[in-house]
Amino acid sequence: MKIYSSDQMKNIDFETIKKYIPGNILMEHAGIETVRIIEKKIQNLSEKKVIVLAGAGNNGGDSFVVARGLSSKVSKLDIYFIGEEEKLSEDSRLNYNICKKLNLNFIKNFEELMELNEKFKYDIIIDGIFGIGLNRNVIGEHYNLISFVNNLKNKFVISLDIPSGVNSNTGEIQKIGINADLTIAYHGGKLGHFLYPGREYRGKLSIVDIGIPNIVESEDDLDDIYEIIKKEDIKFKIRNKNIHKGNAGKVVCIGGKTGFSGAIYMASEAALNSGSGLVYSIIPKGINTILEQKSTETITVPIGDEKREYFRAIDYVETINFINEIKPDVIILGPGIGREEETINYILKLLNEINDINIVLDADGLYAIKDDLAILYGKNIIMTPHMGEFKRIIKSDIKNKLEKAKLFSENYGVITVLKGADTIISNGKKTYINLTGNPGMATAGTGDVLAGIIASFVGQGYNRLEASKISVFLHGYIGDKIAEYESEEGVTANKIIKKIGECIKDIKK
Ligand SMILES: NC(=O)C1=CN([C@@H]2O[C@H](COP(=O)(O)OP(=O)(O)OC[C@H]3O[C@@H](n4cnc5c(N)ncnc54)[C@H](OP(=O)(O)O)[C@@H]3O)[C@@H](O)[C@H]2O)[C@@H](O)CC1
Ligand SMILES: Nc1ncnc2c1ncn2[C@@H]1O[C@H](COP(=O)(O)OP(=O)(O)O)[C@@H](O)[C@H]1O
Ligand SMILES: [K+]
Repeated sequence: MKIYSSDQMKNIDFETIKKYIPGNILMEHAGIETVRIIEKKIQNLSEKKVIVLAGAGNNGGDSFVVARGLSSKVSKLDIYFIGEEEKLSEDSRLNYNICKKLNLNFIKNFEELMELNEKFKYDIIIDGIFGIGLNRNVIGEHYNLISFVNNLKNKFVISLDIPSGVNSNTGEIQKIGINADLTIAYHGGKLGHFLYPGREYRGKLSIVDIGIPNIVESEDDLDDIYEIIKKEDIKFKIRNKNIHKGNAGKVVCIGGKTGFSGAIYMASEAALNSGSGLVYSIIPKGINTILEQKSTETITVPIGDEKREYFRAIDYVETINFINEIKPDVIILGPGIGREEETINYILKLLNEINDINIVLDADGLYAIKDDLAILYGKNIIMTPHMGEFKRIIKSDIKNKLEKAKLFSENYGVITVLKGADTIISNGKKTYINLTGNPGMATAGTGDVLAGIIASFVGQGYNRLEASKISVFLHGYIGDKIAEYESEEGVTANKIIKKIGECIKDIKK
């Protein structure tokens, strides 16, 4: 489902107003649709005491429409306008004046607001302080107002478009944000509704149509596309009846060192359980015995001598020979591989040699390239960093992580799967935010499993972006199923592997 950056949304509003529908009509739609949702969602509305908080921008304008629409439907309604009358936009001023003409009660100042609340105890707060026009940190009287709202007891907070203080582009909190129970968003979801921490602030999300004609979006050649992944967007290919294991997806996993055999084992098992025909694990020979005992269907390919505990630079020759011989569709490089100097050289040498095979670069494979990013150019790479790994690669903080993941993908021609509670998948043009998964997945090995699933789908012929999207959704979906059957605490990487098949079936339904 398509969602929008604040610039895109501003542009859509702008084009609509310029060519088709005056801003005050859009504002009317936004406000009236909001009232309709409130009537539907709030029981005993006629008994409620409502305070409408209106800012100086058009978000405040929407809230004046809401105030007017709700005033006769509730037991008490007051408006607190935080801003200067002279600065109101034309559309907001129109609705401000209507509220004045209707004699709705405007509270004079913050002190009066606190007094009235002491007396009446507002039970519904309408937050129209800031919308997508928030452009700096919230301080002073605005800060105090938001803090006041967040500290109220027994209230239901309804944010218009986005909770005030949440950056609609990044989901970041600009010093303070309204903790909403319900957010009613106009025209479409914004990035800040789905990226943490904004996702936690917005409560339930209702998206309403405010009458923006379809033609505006089709005219608008949006360069960047943002989507959240929905179950119905996941389309599994039908496996060819005539398929055999040699053409059902050949995956090579390269990784492991003494003490870290689990990572390569799990990546390989995940690939196998996601439908791959053949899965090979290339490992340092020192861990072969352990892996052979664990693995049955995957084929282990030990490199070096019995004492080899980790890969050495020289091992790349044997590795490349094997790769050339079996011609895999995809290689996973990195799970459990470690950070020995020799191993880093091994990884860099391999990457230099492999140009036309799909690669999922994971875990310490990402550590190895952190100072050699140019090695990524011209290859078919999916990178799967978590936030810490990504920070190390981009050598900066991860403020505005979606934009950074997108830019990185564009600059280096890779697909980035930036893992976290709100995993971001981007090829630089198209960017997805995943909504499945739960805190139970913050447990060892789940990342290795994801790498295995992604590689498996790439090997089965899905394009790299599609494979990443499907895999991230599926991986989180499985985590959610386990959390539902058992508990979040019960989620483990091995359980995820065991449920891949069942959950693919579920999603196909
Ligand atoms: N006609 C349309 O386009 C439609 C728009 N719609 C609605 O409009 C919303 C967008 O409206 P918007 O663009 O006016 O911005 P909005 O979010 O109200 O905030 C801007 C105001 O806040 C101020 N301000 C910002 N940050 C601040 C801070 N930290 N601390 C203090 N002040 C701060 C800023 O002040 P300034 O920067 O000028 O000093 C300005 O006064 C959108 O979310 C939707 O609800 C719908 O009705 C559909 C039609
Ligand atoms: N709070 C969370 N909500 C949803 N998914 C999460 C959460 N925490 C972690 N995950 C997922 O779990 C996986 C963890 O991967 P990673 O950090 O590489 O772990 P490991 O290195 O232990 O395998 C990622 O796919 C991530 O998206
Ligand atoms: K708001």
